[in-house]
Amino acid sequence: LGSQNMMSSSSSLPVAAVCQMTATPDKEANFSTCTRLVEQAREGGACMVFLPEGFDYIGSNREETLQLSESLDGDIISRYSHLARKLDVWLSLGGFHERGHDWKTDRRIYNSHIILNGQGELVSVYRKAHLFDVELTSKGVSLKESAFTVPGPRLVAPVQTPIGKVGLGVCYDLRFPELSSALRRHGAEILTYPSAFTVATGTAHWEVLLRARAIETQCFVLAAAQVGAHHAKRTSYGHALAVDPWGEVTGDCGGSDEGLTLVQIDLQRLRDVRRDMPVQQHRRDQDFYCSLD
Ligand SMILES: O=C(O)CNC(=O)[C@H](CS)NC(=O)CCC(=O)C(=O)O
Repeated sequence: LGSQNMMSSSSSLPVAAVCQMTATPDKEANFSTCTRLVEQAREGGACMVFLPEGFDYIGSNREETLQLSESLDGDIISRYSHLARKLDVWLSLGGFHERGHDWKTDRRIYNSHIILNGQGELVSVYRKAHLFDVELTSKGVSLKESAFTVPGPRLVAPVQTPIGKVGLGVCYDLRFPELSSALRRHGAEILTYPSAFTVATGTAHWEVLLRARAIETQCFVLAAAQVGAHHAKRTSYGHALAVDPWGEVTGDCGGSDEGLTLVQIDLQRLRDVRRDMPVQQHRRDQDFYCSLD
């Protein structure tokens, strides 16, 4: 019995770090910021660190955003690969501006979420499926992501990591429960939505959506975030969040500063939640939602 207690003691649970930063068009400065966050997370015992969408940069116009983009075998990912290897830490690099496959002819990028393992190897790439083409005139929000980005072609299988099976999304994707439920069906235990939410939509929707995704799928939800002013024309909401499979917020980085929140990933808790309320077994994908009388 004594050893059982030891086994279940919280100190043996894997720890993730969910980060928040203010990226600018200055890639060097952003890399320094992220390096500090990853080091700090490692000192806090994290074995996997989550960085937000636009961790590489947030451009101040379409041309700059395109100009600064790189491919997966470029300098930026190579540097993060060295960092992961040096610190022996897994990295979720959300929202990398990746030059598309037809870059030379169409000058378009993907919004890519990359997973590096503790050896610095690239183990998965998910390309954002839903693009943020939104005009909220009364709220001063106008962004047309499809003007420079091509949508990703397919769903990517959840990745086995030291904290559990991680299902990949990016930012605006979190508004689509079809994606999270598909990831859940394919075995996800943790959903990730690295983000750069606008202040107007973040205030209204951010926490509710993240908690809803956690409650529906009975997954942990980890959402790294951009916060504050990136340049004269763009500010992000912040509140990088960790939510547990019951929907409780277990970490929140607030709405003003860079930083991180450490979260223990207790997969036994996830199994308990799923056992006590087996919504996945109660789902009626086969016989009910697909056709009307
Ligand atoms: O543009 C870049 O460099 C990085 N990409 C982004 O910041 C993306 C596309 S513009 N932002 C969002 O999806 C915000 C979603 C949002 O705010 C909501 O769903 O309410």
